[in-house]
Amino acid sequence: MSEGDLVIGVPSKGRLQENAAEFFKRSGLSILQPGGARNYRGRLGGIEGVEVAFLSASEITKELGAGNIHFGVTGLDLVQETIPAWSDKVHLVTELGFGHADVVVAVPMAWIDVATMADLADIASEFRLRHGHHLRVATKYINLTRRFFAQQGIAAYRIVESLGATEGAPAAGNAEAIVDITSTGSTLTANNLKVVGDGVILRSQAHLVASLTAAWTVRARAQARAILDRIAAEAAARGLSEVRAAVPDPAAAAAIAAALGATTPFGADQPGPLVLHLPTARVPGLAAALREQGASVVTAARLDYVFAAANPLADGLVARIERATA
Ligand SMILES: Nc1ncnc2c1ncn2[C@@H]1O[C@H](COP(=O)(O)OP(=O)(O)OP(=O)(O)O)[C@@H](O)[C@H]1O
Ligand SMILES: O=P(O)(O)OC[C@H]1O[C@H](OP(=O)(O)OP(=O)(O)O)[C@H](O)[C@@H]1O
Ligand SMILES: [Mg+2]
Repeated sequence: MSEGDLVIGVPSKGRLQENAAEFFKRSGLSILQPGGARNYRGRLGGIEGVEVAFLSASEITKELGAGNIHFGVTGLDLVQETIPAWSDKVHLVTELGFGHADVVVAVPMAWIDVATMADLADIASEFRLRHGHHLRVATKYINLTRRFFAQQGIAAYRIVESLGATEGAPAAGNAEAIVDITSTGSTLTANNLKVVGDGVILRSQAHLVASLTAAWTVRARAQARAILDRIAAEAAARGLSEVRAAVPDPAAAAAIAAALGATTPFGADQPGPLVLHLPTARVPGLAAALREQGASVVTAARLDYVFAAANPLADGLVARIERATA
């Protein structure tokens, strides 16, 4: 690495580690850890000079906010919670399709009269009178909770900061409600808690995030463009299959395919079989339609990459960097 190189933060532990490593691999970006698994600095195979910093998702978020790394993989929940004025400080380059989890308000299942945030607001407004203290909400998402409760017009509550096992707080008598992240819901259920109907604060997933305050040297921008070319190609291909069939009337078949959500990346007037792209789940339906259109064989394969002349991810990032430094 030399001065001015791009630094990318990659989760080295926790929920996002495995999927993040697999995502880079899928994007044709191998992560090299020459110092062994205990060395917290690595390189990106194929792109000269890029430095990989192995950090936890929460550290990655902090370093993005501070401008100490250029790119990082982290959860949207952490970005919105941890970085003050996050939308001015970082750019969400792309969602990554893993690490899906919701930040939710949950209350004891026994609270049968609380189904909505309005119900919770009613309880909160009378809570102190009845119990001698404000309604307590245990969470580590202090900023997200404050913002959401304010939007809901709830002011009479107190946050109890929780650093772990938040779902246990109500049973332990430390809080009445909680705000935490959930994916399968099994931790909430195991603790006899339920999500308040309209109490989903944020639907989060892992994102590739760029810092707008990092040192965006000419070299780092070129490295970002090279990385994003591969990531954009992977993102454009994600969930898509390529279907091929020889049909007597390609234009008519393409029109029917379009109604099923397929595109013709090379047009419908090329010699050879008709080539179509569409979400993998819709392949069987398209295959049936193409055989009705006279195809004797239909092949389908999942797409790894769709490279295009334009690079919207890189263009979007550069526009934000230029606005931020103008
Ligand atoms: N149950 C879950 N299902 C899916 N994604 C989750 C889940 N829990 C957390 N995540 C996502 O992974 C991110 C990191 O969570 P993880 O548990 O790895 O670290 P953490 O809870 O911040 O703890 P620490 O940093 O102490 O290891 C979360 O911010 C969220 O975006
Ligand atoms: O809806 P579920 O699938 O049950 O997942 C929810 C749990 O997952 C996370 O904890 P994690 O296991 O990451 O442990 P942590 O509290 O140490 O972060 C989160 O804080 C919840 O406790
Ligand atoms: Mg966790």
